[in-house]
Amino acid sequence: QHPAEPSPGHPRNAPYPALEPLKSGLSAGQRDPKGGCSDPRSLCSPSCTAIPRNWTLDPAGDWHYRWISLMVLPILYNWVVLILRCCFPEVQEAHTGLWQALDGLSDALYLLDIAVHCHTGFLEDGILVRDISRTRRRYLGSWTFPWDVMAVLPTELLCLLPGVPRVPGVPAARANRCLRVPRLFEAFDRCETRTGWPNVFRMAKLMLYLLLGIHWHGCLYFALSAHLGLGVDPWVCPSSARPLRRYLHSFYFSTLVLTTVGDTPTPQREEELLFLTAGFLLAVLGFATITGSISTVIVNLSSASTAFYPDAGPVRRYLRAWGVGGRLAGRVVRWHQHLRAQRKLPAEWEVLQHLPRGLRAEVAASVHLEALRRVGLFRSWEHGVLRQLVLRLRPQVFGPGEFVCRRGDVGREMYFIREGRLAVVAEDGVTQLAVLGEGLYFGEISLINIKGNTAGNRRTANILSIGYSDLFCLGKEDLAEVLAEFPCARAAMEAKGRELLLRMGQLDTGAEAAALAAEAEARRRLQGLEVALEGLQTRAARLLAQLEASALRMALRVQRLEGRCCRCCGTGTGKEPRWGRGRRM
Ligand SMILES: Nc1ncnc2c1ncn2[C@@H]1O[C@@H]2COP(=O)(O)O[C@H]2[C@H]1O
Repeated sequence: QHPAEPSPGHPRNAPYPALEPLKSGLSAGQRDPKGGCSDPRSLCSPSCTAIPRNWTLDPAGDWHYRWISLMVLPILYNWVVLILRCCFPEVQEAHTGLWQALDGLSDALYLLDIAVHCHTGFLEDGILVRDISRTRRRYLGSWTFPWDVMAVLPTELLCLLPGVPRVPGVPAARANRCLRVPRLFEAFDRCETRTGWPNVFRMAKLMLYLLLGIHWHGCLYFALSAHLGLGVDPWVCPSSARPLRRYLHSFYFSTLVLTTVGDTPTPQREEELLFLTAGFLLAVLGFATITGSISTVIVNLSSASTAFYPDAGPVRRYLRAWGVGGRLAGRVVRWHQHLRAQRKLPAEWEVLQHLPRGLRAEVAASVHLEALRRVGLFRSWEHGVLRQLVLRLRPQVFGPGEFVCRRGDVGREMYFIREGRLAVVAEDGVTQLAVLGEGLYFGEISLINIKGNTAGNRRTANILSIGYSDLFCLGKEDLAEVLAEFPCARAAMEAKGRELLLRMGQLDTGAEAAALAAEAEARRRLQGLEVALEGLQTRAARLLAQLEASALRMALRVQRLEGRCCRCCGTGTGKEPRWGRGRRM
């Protein structure tokens, strides 16, 4: 219905300069039910030459975010300037032209925002709806639309009515422009979720609200002072010649009242008393809100750091309660300090657990892949496989002098060394057999079934952390699954384990040879069985073929006999069903 035609003088496939920046936020080549193309670079009707009518914005996209951030300016302008112009007529009169221009600009942005709202997509069953007729219908049917329209109604035209005093650009009549505040909150909310410093943003927002409150209170104080007479008593604003001075005095006075600093001149009249009392009540409310918000921010800050690093307090209290002190308690404290200082997270899967599995794998891979690649065993593994593996690994940190595993224990996990040095200690607990460093692994011998291993599933050596060791731990079942997928990794591990067992004298070569012979015998038998099965299968196929051929031959003979029988009896056409004819016979 709307053939996409290029505008005269514009190449068909060239991007339209005016729309190019909107590309990321606009719909991509969808067709609406009326047949219009929503591709931002294509034209939707012959009359539409520059901007396609059915462009849409993704509400979670960058362009929507930029737009609502821009909308903060006209909304704040109206909230700050209107009350100022109302209460300080000299400010209004001194710059009438400027105010009119800024008012016009703010109204234009308000109207544009209504258009943007109409073109903002929405999620339905998790799918972004970009159909312009639906987005428009949804906005027009929402409570926001009448509110937005009320905020942009040209109420200042009321001043043209007979009997209303003629003041150019009467600011009080534009009070409805302040109704646009929900859009301001939306922009703040979006900014808070996007920014990397949400707590700083919250504090800044709080300060803005505070300053705005003081500004409004100051303006109202000045209006009351002007009504009572400037400088008539010590409470009201002094009659200073300069408007800036008057404004600053009012702002200062309101700051004293609203921050409950006090020390304001004693009110003399009823109006002053009422105004000041209302101000103090507001201040109490505001103060409680601000204190609450700031304490929330502080709690958030501290909970952010405790969410990452374990709190040493409960462990210390536990040790104290059980009377454990001295060196052990010191080691616990030092371990916690090390985690914080080195930014090590032993419970990082808990931090990431709310993420979907795929996304968690991405995050974990981007954090740990570098370290995993340094492990010799994984060097040749594909990226995708390591990404799967990384989710099975549990980071663990061991302190100096701590045993990671002890000889004779049942092995349940193996370790990859990310950072640190560990000693393989002999049975006496002192002799160092070897020192293991970054990129090596240990603890696999008791997990994989090496033939001739006299230790079975028990640890063959003590492993002691020399300093702080940062390890990845892999459980027995996870290791079995990984090795089942990678026989070459199993072979490499077995070869290394065999060598170590041999060196430690824990390899029974006789048992190994017997196991190997038994394995070879089993393999031979298996092969024999396979060959026999193959032969049986061939014979069965041959017999089946013979059976089918003889059945066919028999059927033909029966058919022929039936034909002859019918001809002898002179009945039937020979086309009747065989069963029916047989029964008649
Ligand atoms: N001499 C050695 N050199 C290096 N690593 C060893 C040595 N002896 C034992 N290990 C490792 O220490 C681990 C102790 O637990 P496992 O027996 O499961 O697996 C063992 C090997 O991975």
